[in-house]
Amino acid sequence: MTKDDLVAAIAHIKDHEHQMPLTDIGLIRDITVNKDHAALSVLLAPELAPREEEIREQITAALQKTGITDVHIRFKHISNEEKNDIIAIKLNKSVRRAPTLMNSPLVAGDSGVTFIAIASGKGGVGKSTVTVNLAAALAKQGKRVGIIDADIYGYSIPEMLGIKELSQKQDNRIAPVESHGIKVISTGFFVQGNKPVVWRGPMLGKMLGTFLNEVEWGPLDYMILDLPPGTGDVALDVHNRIPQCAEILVTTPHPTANHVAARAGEMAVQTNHPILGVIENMSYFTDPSGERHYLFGRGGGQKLADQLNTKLIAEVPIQSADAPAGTPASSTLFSESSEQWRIFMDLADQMIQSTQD
Ligand SMILES: Nc1ncnc2c1ncn2[C@@H]1O[C@H](COP(=O)(O)OP(=O)(O)OP(=O)(O)O)[C@@H](O)[C@H]1O
Repeated sequence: MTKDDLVAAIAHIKDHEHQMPLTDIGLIRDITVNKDHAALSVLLAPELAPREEEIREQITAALQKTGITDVHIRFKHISNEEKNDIIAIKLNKSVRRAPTLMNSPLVAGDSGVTFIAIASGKGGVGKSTVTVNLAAALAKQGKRVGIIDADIYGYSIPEMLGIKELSQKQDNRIAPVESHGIKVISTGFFVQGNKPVVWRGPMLGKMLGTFLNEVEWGPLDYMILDLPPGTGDVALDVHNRIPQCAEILVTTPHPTANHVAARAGEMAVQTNHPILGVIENMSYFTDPSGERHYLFGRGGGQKLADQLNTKLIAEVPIQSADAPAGTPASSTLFSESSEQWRIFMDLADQMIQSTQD
């Protein structure tokens, strides 16, 4: 009995709404088979919840027919929103991979470029701060680094890096803007004035395609993507179109603030993207005597890491407003003498180690 045999044996158990096997739409997973033992998880959205016993009996009966004597079923209750995300990922996976993008030399498996997406559950937790400081720390260690600022709602990378100019076109190719040794392309370069942008479906898909295919990046070692918060279309697009993209989740120390972050991470898990770890930002404030104050609670980062079965890879303290700025152009890059910068240099080391393995 293999995993595929098991999936086939229970393929008749369907979701009422989609009339598709629960296994095909990602609602049955974590399947393990060992001789006559099998275990699996069933994700139950509210409309499936009343069918829990019925589903248990159907699965058990179907597996017993194939000779499995010991069936262990875990039920996990999820919201409709989570269910929709999971199904969207599962169904989009094959349809949304645009062949032209797969041909992008940057995305090709042998391009030598390591893609890292920086994600968060909600806005304002420090995702862009992590993006620029991690990129700067990698650049400091001699790596060639690009940033795609894909945060369509709150593109802030140009301002954070003190970039005033827009990208230029050369021979029909777009030139990224370089700052602090980092090559940057931002959605912010492509909007007029400060108008809020409404990017929808095809336009969104085109954005990532344009950034990957039509930008003259030159040789790169790392491409860091600043994703919009949450689990929207851009995150899905990145997951689908850059199969090798790894992910870092940024969260705050508040232990209850992680629900959406967990869903963002879950999306990576579902699409087989490695999660490099969780960064807890604004973890504590160190006063001049060296004492740490945990202003926003404690444990949120570790809790999220545990939930996603990954590691807490950094705890970044709060920088006080009167701390020396990193450069005259920007107060977002941490100064090289700061505790925060040391943490980002360690993180860059970790990234270089883990992505070289
Ligand atoms: N460790 C820190 N210490 C002090 N201020 C910080 C720290 N991290 C982030 N900030 C500040 O918090 C604000 C939000 O950070 P940032 O823009 O990086 O968050 P974000 O998650 O990218 O938000 P959005 O998704 O809305 O763009 C910024 O003003 C940033 O300078």
